[in-house]
Amino acid sequence: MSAGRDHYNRAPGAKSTVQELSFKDRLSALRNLPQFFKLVWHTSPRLTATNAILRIARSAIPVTVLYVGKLIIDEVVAITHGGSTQGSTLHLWELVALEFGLAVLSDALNRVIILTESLLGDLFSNYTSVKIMAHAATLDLDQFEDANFYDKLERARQQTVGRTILLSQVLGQVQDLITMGFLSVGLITFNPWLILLLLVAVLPAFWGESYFSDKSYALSRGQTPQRRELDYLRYIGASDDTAKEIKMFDLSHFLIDRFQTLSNQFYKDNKNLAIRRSVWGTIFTLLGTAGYYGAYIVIILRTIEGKLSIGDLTFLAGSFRQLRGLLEGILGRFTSVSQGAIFLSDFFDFFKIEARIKAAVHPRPFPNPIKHGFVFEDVGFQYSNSERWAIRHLNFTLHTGEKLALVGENGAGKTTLVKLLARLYDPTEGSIHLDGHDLREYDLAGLRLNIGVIFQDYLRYQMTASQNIAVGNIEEKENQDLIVTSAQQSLAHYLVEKLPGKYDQMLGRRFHQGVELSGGEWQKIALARAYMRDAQLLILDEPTAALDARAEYEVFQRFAELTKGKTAVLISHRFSTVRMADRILVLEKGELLEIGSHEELLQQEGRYAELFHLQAKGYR
Ligand SMILES: Nc1ncnc2c1ncn2[C@@H]1O[C@H](COP(=O)(O)OP(=O)(O)OP(=O)(O)O)[C@@H](O)[C@H]1O
Repeated sequence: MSAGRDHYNRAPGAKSTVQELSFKDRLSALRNLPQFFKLVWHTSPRLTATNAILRIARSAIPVTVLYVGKLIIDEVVAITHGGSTQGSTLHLWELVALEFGLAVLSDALNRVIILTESLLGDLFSNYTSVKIMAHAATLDLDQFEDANFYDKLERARQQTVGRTILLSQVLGQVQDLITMGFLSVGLITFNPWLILLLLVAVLPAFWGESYFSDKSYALSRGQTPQRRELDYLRYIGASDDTAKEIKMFDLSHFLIDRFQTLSNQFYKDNKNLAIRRSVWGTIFTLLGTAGYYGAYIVIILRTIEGKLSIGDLTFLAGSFRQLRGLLEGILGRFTSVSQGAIFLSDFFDFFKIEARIKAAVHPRPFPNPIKHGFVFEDVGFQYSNSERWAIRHLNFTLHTGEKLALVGENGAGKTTLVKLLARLYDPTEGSIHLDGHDLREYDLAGLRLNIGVIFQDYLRYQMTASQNIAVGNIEEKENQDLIVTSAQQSLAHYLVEKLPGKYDQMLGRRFHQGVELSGGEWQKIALARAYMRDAQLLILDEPTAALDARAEYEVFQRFAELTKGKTAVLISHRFSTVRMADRILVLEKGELLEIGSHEELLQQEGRYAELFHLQAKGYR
C-alpha cells in the first residue's frame, strides 16, 4: 500500500520517507538492544536486576506444574485401579498441595514482575525525556529551523514513552525461551517429529506478523510530518497565545477542516492495514490450531495402544499446547521486538545529531576587556534551508565602546548580523575577528556570557516577574538585589511594584493567578534581562518597538548611561533612537550600503537620509 504517501497535502518542507524493511533490517536493528539495556540499567540497576531474576525464576514454573499434574493423574489412576493405601493417598494430597503452592507462587511472581516493570517504565520515560531535552539544548539554532530535525525529535520523543514495553518483551522472550527449553525436553523424548509439526504450524503466523508489522512501521514513520502537523493544529486551535487571532479571523473551521482531513486519512490508512492484518491473522491461527489437534491425535492413539499412561497423555498434550502458545508468542514478539529496536534507531539517531557550532578544542579565553573590537571580513551567510544570501560581502569594524545602530528594511539582514556576532550561526564565507583572532577560536561559553542579547521575538515566560528578569543570567536567580536593579534600569521596576504579587507575581495567563501585561510592559521586563549580566557587548534587537514615546526616550537615556564604556548594537526602525548611536550601519539586501554618524549620513544624502526624512515627514 502507498502508506498514505500521496493522500496528504503535505506541509511545505516536510519530507516523508516510507521505508520498507527487510528481514535483514530487522535482525540488524536488534543490535540496538544492548545499548537500550544499558540505558534501562542506568535508569535503575536495582529494579532491572530484580525484574530479570524474577522472570528467570518464573520460567521454570509451567513445566513443573505440568509434571506435577501428570504425577497427580497417574496417582489417581493407580488408586482407582489398585485401591488406595494410606501412603498413596497421602502422597496424592502432597502433590495437590505442591501444585497449589506453585500456582500461588506463579501469580505472586507475575504481580511483582508487572510492578517492577511499571515502575521502571515511569523512571525510564523521565530519564530519557531529560536526556532528549539536554541533548536538544546542545544543538544549533539552525538545526531547530529544519523540518527533518523536528521529525527526528518527534520520533525520539515517541520513544520515551512505552519503550519499556520493549523491555518486558525482551525479558519475556528470554523467560519464554527458557520455559520452552524445559517443555521441549519431554516432547523430544517422546517424539521429536512433534517439534517439527509445531514449527510448521506456527511459522506462517510468524511470517504474517512480521510482514504486517513492517507495513505498520513504514506507515507510522511516513506519517511523522503529518502527526506533527496534527499536534500543531491542536495547539493553535486551543491555546491562550492563539485564541485572540483565531477568533477574530474566525479560523476555527479552517483549522478543524484541516485536522479532520488529516486525521481521517490516518484512520483510513490504519484501518485498511488493521483489517488485512486481522484477516490473515485468523487464517494463520487456524493453521496453528490444526497442527495442535494433529499432535493431540498422535498422542491419544499412543495412549490407546498402551504406550503412554493417562498422566503422560495430559503432560504431553499440555506441553504441546503450551509450546505452541509459547512459540507463537516468541515468534510474534520477535517482530515487535525488532520493530521496537528499529524505532530505537530513531531514538539513538537523534543523539547522533551533533552541533556544528562547537567550542574550539583549545579555546582562547574571551578577552576582558575587549581591546580593539569585532572585525567583519567579507562575511557572507546563507541559511541552510535557503538559496539566498541573507548577508553578503560585509566588511566593517565594531570598535570597543562604540554604539552601533543597524538600519535597513525588513529582511535586510539586521537580525542575522547580530546572530553571527553572538555565534548562534557561523559565517558561511568570510570571518569575524575579535581582537585579531577568529571568533571561532574563543571559548563559546565565555563568548555567550560576555554578550547580552535581547531579540525582538524575546520570550514571554509564563513564570514570575522575578524569574522573567533572572533568565538574563540564571545563575543569579536568587540575587534579588540584582534583579531589582536590573528592573530599575529598564524601567520595569515601577510596573512590577504595581503588580499584586510584586516580584513574585506570576506573569501571563497560562497558570493560576497569572497577570497579563501589555506589549510595552513585557518589553520593559525583557529589557531588564540585558542588565542582569555584566556583558561587554550588548545587543538590543528592536528593544523599544512596543514602548510609548516617553518610555522609549527614557530607556535610551538610561541605556546610554548604563552602557558607557561598553560596546552596544541597536536595531531599530525608529530614527529618534537610531540617531543616538555613534555610528549607523545601513544594510540593504544583506549588503553594507552606508556607514557613518547620523550627521555624516545625512550629509551624504543617501539611503539613510532618504529614510530619515521619510519618517520625519510622517511625524510632522
Ligand atoms: N531562520 C531562517 N531561515 C531561513 N531564512 C531566514 C531565517 N531567518 C531569516 N531569514 C531570511 O534572511 C533574510 C534576513 O532576515 P533578518 O531577520 O536578518 O532581517 P531583518 O533585517 O532583521 O528584518 P526585520 O527588520 O524584518 O526584523 C530574510 O530574507 C529572511 O527571509
